Amino acid sequence: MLALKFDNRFIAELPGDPEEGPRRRQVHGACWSRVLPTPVRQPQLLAHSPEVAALLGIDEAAIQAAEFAEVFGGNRLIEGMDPYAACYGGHQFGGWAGQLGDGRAIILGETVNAKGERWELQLKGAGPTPYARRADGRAVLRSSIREFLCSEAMHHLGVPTTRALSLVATGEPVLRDMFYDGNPEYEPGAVVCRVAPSFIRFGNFEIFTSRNDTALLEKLVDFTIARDFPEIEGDAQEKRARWFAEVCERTARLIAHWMRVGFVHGVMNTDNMSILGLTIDYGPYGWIDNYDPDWTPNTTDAEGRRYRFGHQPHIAHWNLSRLADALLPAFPTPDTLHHGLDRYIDVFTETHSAMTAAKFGLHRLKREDSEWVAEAFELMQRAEVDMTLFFRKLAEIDTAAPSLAPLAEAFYSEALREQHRPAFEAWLQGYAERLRGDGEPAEARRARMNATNPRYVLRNYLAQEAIDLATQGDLSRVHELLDLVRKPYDEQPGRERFAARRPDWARQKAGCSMLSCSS
Ligand SMILES: Nc1ncnc2c1ncn2[C@@H]1O[C@H](COP(=O)(O)OP(=O)(O)OP(=O)(O)O)[C@@H](O)[C@H]1O
Ligand SMILES: [Mg+2]
Repeated sequence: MLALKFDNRFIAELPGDPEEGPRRRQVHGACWSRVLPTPVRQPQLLAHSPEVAALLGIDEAAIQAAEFAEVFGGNRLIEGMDPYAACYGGHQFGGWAGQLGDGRAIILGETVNAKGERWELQLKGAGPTPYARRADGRAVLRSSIREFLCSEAMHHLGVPTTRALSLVATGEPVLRDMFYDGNPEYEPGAVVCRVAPSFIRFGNFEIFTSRNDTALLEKLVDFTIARDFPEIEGDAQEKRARWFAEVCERTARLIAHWMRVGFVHGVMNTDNMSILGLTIDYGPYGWIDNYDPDWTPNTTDAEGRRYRFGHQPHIAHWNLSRLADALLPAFPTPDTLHHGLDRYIDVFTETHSAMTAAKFGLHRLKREDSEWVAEAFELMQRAEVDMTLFFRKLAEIDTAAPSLAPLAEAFYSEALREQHRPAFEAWLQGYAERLRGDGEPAEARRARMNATNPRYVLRNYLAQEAIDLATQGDLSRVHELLDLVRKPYDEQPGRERFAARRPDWARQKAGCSMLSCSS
């Protein structure tokens, strides 16, 4: 039997909307609206994360019981659950979008595990809420598989993220115009149960300032600090200052991790930025195959490329600046907020530099290293070299006699490889010399490199293959990938194929190179 302890502080301590239910509306003076998940025809558990279940104290027998799929498909509540949707706004693609809110996400409650840790349980795709605007509140299987697998993959890569407990098929079709070309089609629906200590986003604060509701803004700020940042000390104003700096620092570390593993979020709107510095909202995200800082996976962003890989550090700062604007009424002067934004730059620079050093097998980068580091990335881009394979294979370079051979499989085009061979070989000579100067034994260096440069990432085409099979009723690949991503830094004999560079067929295929927001 599923038994969890709940302590729903968000709704106990913050004001709610007096109206209940999903009638679409603007909600004023409230942080949340009570709304129940809409039951689905035939909830069926397709996959679950054993690590997240263990975290929550849910045992295997409870997972296999029919009740589990019913609860996490949205058909049944257990004692202590008190579902609601949160009110938030956001800046989307650079402009203020007004009220957004959890349009299809419903929080079931805050569960407290045996260790006293607090975890919010949130269903995504559980039916409409007051914030659903004109949409249906549902999610399709393909996007739910992507969210489920990638949340867990990111966690195991060491990237801060929301987690995923379960993937439940609804047995109901969902109508989506995947290519935005006026040809909508029915697709299978699903619900993912996401898990995080807090789902509060930058947009939860922005909405109140946009409505001049300073009292509620301050209430939410102090609540967030008390519940989600209990380690912060000081008087009320000191706490707020330290908290904003902490949010900036966490965001800096988050983005540095994305850059380290080659993750492109795809839709870094302020409503998709977690106050805890977690990766949140796995929509049109993608992974860098051939290194290209200008690449964005999101078809909606293809024109302006606002959310391209190389622009993410800048966008995070822009988003934090919008958060700072929103927080201004809660601070006596803007200075503290400026200080926080500076912390973002300092911490990002430091962390990114340390991670880049580790990727190249060094303890730290010296000022004079910046030139050859930049050259490596330029060469990778020009010669169309796979980022993940390049760094992984770089560990195998023999510093006494460096050659391009260990890197061969990282190249997408033989012609480009041959064209850039002389430049690469010259670069490798300099790199090997730098490593020799460091004097570290090769074994130690390799071990460090392989702990920061993943062997397996959830390449877009891998997720798409699993989706294609799942759509035909075969979940085996979803399960295999879930198992694969649990040890992304280990060689997994027999699974080399999942480390291979993107095949040619995937270069332009929907879901593999470009993704629409339709989900
Ligand atoms: N099918 C849908 N039904 C209702 N609301 C939706 C739907 N799709 C998106 N929205 C809402 O549109 C806004 C922006 O969507 P976005 O794609 O960022 O979020 P999302 O993928 O639904 O969810 P999240 O950020 O919770 O992961 C959000 O307010 C979201 O809840
Ligand atoms: Mg979102």
